[in-house]
Amino acid sequence: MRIEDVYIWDINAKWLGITPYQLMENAGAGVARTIEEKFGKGLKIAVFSGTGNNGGDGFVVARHLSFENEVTLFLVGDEAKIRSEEARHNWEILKGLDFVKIKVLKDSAYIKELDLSGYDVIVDALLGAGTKGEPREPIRSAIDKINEYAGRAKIVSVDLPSGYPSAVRVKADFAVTFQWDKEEYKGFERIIAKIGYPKELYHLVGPGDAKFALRKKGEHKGQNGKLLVIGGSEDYYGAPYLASKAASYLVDLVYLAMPSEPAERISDPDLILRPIEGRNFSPDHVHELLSMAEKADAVVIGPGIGLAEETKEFVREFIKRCEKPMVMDADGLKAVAEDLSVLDGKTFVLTPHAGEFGILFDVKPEGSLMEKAKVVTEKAGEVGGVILLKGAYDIISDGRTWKYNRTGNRGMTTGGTGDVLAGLVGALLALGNEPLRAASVGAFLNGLAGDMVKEELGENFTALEVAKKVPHAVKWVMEF
Ligand SMILES: NC(=O)C1=CN([C@@H]2O[C@H](COP(=O)(O)OP(=O)(O)OC[C@H]3O[C@@H](n4cnc5c(N)ncnc54)[C@H](O)[C@@H]3O)[C@@H](O)[C@H]2O)[C@@H](O)CC1
Ligand SMILES: [K+]
Repeated sequence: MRIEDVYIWDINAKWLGITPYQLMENAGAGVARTIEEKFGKGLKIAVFSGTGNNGGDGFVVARHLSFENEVTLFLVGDEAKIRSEEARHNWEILKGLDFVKIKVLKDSAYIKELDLSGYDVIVDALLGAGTKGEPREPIRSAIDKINEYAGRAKIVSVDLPSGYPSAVRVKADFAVTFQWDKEEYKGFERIIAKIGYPKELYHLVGPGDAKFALRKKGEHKGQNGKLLVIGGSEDYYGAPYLASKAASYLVDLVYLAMPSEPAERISDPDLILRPIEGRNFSPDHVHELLSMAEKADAVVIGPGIGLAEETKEFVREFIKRCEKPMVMDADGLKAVAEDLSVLDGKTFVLTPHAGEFGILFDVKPEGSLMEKAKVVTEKAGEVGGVILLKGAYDIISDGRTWKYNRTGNRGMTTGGTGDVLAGLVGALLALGNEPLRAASVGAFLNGLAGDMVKEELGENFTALEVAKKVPHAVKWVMEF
């Protein structure tokens, strides 16, 4: 596990209603349990807490251990600096107890004189994952003091040895770290305590994923993504328009390439229209579209493109020769279904609903979420790209792992919401996200925008309303 994953999962856990209070309680309880399992009971224990949440975990450890041990809590720093609600809450509880001794240490000189002989266990909850740079006073003196007793008392660190990764750190016998071993934690012994994160975190897409995917990449126009949308035909112009409109809220530039006749019906200053000669796309256009794709970071191909033979040929030829990440949707998928080998070596997302999935792979994803996910994963592995299977729960896989999304509502069966989705996924690719994340977050945002529209209008709305809600959905995510 990387710290980046944990950052995402923390946000998603909050979204699932798991509170920081619960996590802190479980963290502290996990450390206390580990200590009693290893060293027994009836011990004399010193807990050193800082004023951050690592220290908050320490307050909980002290309370749990106080039941059958003799505990002294040393707060290193100013009580007024205990900021988070949950740490403060646990501090107040501790202050109300008679059987836990509390000493507040603000002065480094005083810490240097401290005598810890007689303590069997020292718990180090001074600094955790929020550490910035080398430890400063008075924490630094407390670290030195604890280290004087290395070998004499057992030293147990909460999450990580305080000071880590700097060389000035607690010489812990081991650290109790939470739920996952992190790749970044090296050079000290670790015991993992689970703190109540559910399995959903591995699979469910949430605001954490979205927040991560939507971070701005640069200050200048064009640095935050350029997308090319290829779609439309003599029969359709709405679909590529919806895809482009939705995308335009996420990226700096959207080029919309469509046949000139339907293109005449569109006037939208947010899009850069690129009319193509003729009624439909045909192989004659491949060269022109490839040079447009050169200027973009990603491509969406398929919305409203139609099923004329020459158009299907165009789609396959374009995909074969395009080196940019691509989203293939709608009629574009049907063109691809006739020759899956065009996907070889490409970076892409396919966005089929169940029917299109059947046309692509001759198998219908059926049964439970797990059963469907298994089929999607298998097929994604076979084609060597990402598949986003649209449904009440969207299922997304890159062939190795899978995700699911449950934002969205019945109102979204209205025509065009799939085009909005394709545009969002394309935009997220253009922002530089890997295809699995682009597809997952696209599904999440599309559903979230739909849920926001539903809240205002009920279940009877149109896809354009969903597209126009995208900035609100993004704002909600960024403020979550
Ligand atoms: N979901 C979560 O995020 C969970 C976090 N938990 C605990 O929360 C910890 C992270 O808490 P915080 O983000 O509050 O961070 P920390 O408790 O690691 O430290 C932050 C505090 O230390 C100070 N500080 C930072 N660098 C310093 C330095 N070099 N010298 C002196 N002081 C310094 C900061 O001003 C701040 O007051 C984790 O390590 C873990 O113990 C657990 O409660 C479990 C759940
Ligand atoms: K620590």
